[in-house]
Amino acid sequence: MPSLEGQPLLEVRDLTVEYDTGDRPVVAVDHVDLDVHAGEFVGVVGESGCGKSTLLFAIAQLLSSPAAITGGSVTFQGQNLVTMNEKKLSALRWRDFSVVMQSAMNALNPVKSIGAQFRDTIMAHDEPVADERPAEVLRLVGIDPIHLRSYPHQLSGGMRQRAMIAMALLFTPDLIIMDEPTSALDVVAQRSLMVQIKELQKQLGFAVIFVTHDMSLVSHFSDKLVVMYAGQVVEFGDTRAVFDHPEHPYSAGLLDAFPSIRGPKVPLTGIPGSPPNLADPPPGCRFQPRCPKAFEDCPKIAPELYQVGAVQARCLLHVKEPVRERTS
Ligand SMILES: Nc1ncnc2c1ncn2[C@@H]1O[C@H](COP(=O)(O)OP(=O)(O)OP(=O)(O)O)[C@@H](O)[C@H]1O
Repeated sequence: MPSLEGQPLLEVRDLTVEYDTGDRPVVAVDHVDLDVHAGEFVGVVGESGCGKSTLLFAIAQLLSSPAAITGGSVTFQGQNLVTMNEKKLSALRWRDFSVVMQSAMNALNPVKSIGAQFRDTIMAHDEPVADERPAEVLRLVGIDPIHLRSYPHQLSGGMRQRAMIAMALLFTPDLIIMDEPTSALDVVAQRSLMVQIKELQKQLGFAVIFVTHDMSLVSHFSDKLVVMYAGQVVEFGDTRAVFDHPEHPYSAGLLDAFPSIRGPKVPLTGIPGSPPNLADPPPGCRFQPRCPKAFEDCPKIAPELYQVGAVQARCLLHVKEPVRERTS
């Protein structure tokens, strides 16, 4: 389905996800806003446990107990997925958006051939797909279609991830959601898969939301960057702008914690301390206990996202009109 004229393909508003732990809920995604336009590659970065995977699962409506969306909306092609019933969601999944997880070994069925799994996915939809499509998508990701007869364990890790991406492309969806799809691969296989994803994206025009720990991957491949900290978006903007001039001290720390591949050798400083417990985050700005630039207001006032030049940053150093007034 084409995206509505002028509208983002995906519009996440005020999205909140809680894990019910029986005690205080863990708020893993806290009032997140995110726009993804057709054909855009959006990277999502942040330390382990900041809510990246939970956000992706919430967007795809794949959360299971004890996690639940407790507020907000996920509007995809003009329809709110949060209130959509499972039947309609199943019709959209694979056809209009697909999800590629960290480990294809877990996502693929070990007792079915790749071809049988492709057929199952096609059969689950009313949409007709040409007989040669499974072979075509395997070729697109650089796998010989002979492997339609192979079982997942007969493929290398890189090939399995490619096969998952091929499956995600069966219906040429408008959006592919990827949760660290290359993290289980060695560096060389990782690079070549990323280059291939990017080429396919240019060729077929789908949008990507891509979660990773790897700042060098996003610096090369994503158009927009979302930096998450403790369940919140703390910075958002064009990847180049964030890399050239991070406006949130956390983004700056994250960049300083990664070696530059091409730039001059500089000592890696990292970020002292560790992320907060999301069941009981610190008052005011969540990053203030670790922030080198914290001042007296930071533990008292919870910052909104503020427009700072080309980017948005959740930091009291940049207080002005918030990007969006909160509705809750
Ligand atoms: N079943 C659960 N019950 C309670 N809390 C949970 C549960 N699963 C995840 N969480 C918490 O939710 C938060 C977000 O987790 P999530 O896996 O989304 O983070 P992440 O940024 O994707 O981490 P990683 O990069 O390690 O995959 C974490 O603080 C985690 O402890």
